[in-house]
Amino acid sequence: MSWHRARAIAYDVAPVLDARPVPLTEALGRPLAQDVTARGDLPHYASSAMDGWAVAGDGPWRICPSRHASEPREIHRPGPALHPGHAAPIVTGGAVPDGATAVLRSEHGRLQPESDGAALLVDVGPAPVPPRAHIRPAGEEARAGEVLIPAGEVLTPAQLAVAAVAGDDTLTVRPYPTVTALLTGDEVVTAGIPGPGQVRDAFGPQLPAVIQLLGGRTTAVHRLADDRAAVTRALTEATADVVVTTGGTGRSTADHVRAGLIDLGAELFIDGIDVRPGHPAVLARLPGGPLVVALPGNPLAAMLTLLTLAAPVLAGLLGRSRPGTVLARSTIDVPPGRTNRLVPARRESGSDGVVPSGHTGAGMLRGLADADVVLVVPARGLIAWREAEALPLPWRRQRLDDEVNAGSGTGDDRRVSTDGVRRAGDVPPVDRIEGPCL
Ligand SMILES: Nc1nc2c(c(=O)[nH]1)N[C@H]1C(S)=C(S)[C@@H](COP(=O)(O)OP(=O)(O)OC[C@H]3O[C@@H](n4cnc5c(N)ncnc54)[C@H](O)[C@@H]3O)O[C@H]1N2
Ligand code: MOO
Repeated sequence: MSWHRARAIAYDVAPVLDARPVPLTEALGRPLAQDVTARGDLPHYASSAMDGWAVAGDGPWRICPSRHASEPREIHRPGPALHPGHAAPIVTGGAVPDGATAVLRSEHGRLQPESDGAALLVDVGPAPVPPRAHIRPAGEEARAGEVLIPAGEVLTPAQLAVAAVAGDDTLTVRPYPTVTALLTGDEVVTAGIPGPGQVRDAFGPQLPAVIQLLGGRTTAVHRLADDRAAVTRALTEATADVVVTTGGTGRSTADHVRAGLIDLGAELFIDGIDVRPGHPAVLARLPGGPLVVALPGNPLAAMLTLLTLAAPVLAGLLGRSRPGTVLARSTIDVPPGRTNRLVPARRESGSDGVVPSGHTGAGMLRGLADADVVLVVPARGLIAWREAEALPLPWRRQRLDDEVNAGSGTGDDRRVSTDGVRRAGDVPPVDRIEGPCL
């Protein structure tokens, strides 16, 4: 089966998991299953964008002490309506009282005590405060009923904040597909330097992390001996949405994954892919149970098969779109081969091309660790600088982000000029006017 066909099948056989509501804090990174809509106007009341005074009509304005919030914690609540020629202290975010026509920022106002205990507020700004100045109208961000986040979005921190501001406590999302990892191999050791005939486990340190980057959650990792009964039992007991096995896909006396699947009556959707490395891969479904992605034991073959098959399986379960490929250009010719190949490649500094990594034997991992993408090389090979298909590496996203951030460092250093802003140093704090008011 061709590599492209295998990926298409892996996506198509994965049914979208049922959506359910989860607390907002657990929704990060999950696909939203229902639109988030504004239940009311956002913001839901007109508020001040500055500390200062809400003013009605033209100044100067009279301020009555009874206008002040009696409790500091009520300072954001709306006060009584203002009549023209009156003002009331207001803080940033405070509700603008009815009748207010603008907010005069504190730097632009000067208070003069009146004999009756009130105060006269004078506009000393560079220009008279215009109507609606510094008032954030209700509904300026969204109107009631407006779609704020469409279903299907993979939720970001900023979107969670939008949902919170809209008043949502839960969001209906697809659950993370759960994954059980079954790592086979009598020769595999998990610590220290392996002896002759042993290998140090290459999957424990990376498989759950890559599965997480692909949208799944590894809920169990079991290590199995190369024993048919043990493999069959572990497959039977797995309760996750997906089982990922490593090793044992061959046909030797030590390989039991395929036989175990057949013993259990599994439906084999894929049994071998025309690609190197990774050709013995299997994709199956246990009767009434999970999908099984069987990765070859050779470490590079396994990880490239994970990207080939598990990525579309998890995308399908999550209700995400079919994972695609990206375009890349190799800076050198890749010679023809006997079959299609997956070739890790790294970006060549100073060019927008990529160069195939070294150390990409099926049992190696240095080439992948060094890579930025994986070239999908047809049997005919690649001609230098011609566009070629490539698989993105999920863990390289962060590196790209880091580079973008590093490149735009001057943005944070910008300083807003304060030249020309007149400061009224003698303005008393806005909540400190006391005395009777007629
Ligand atoms: N006669 C044939 N032999 C092989 C063929 C073939 O077509 N005909 N294909 C080769 C290819 S390609 C691959 S890939 C492997 C697939 O083998 P298995 O999936 O059965 O995997 P194992 O035999 O269990 O292991 C292969 C290799 O990987 C090492 N391994 C296994 N687990 C780990 C681990 N957790 N960490 C690090 N390394 C691991 C294992 O020690 C073996 O060296 O079959 C070829 N043979
Ligand atoms: O094709 Mo195997 O899967 O090369 O290592």
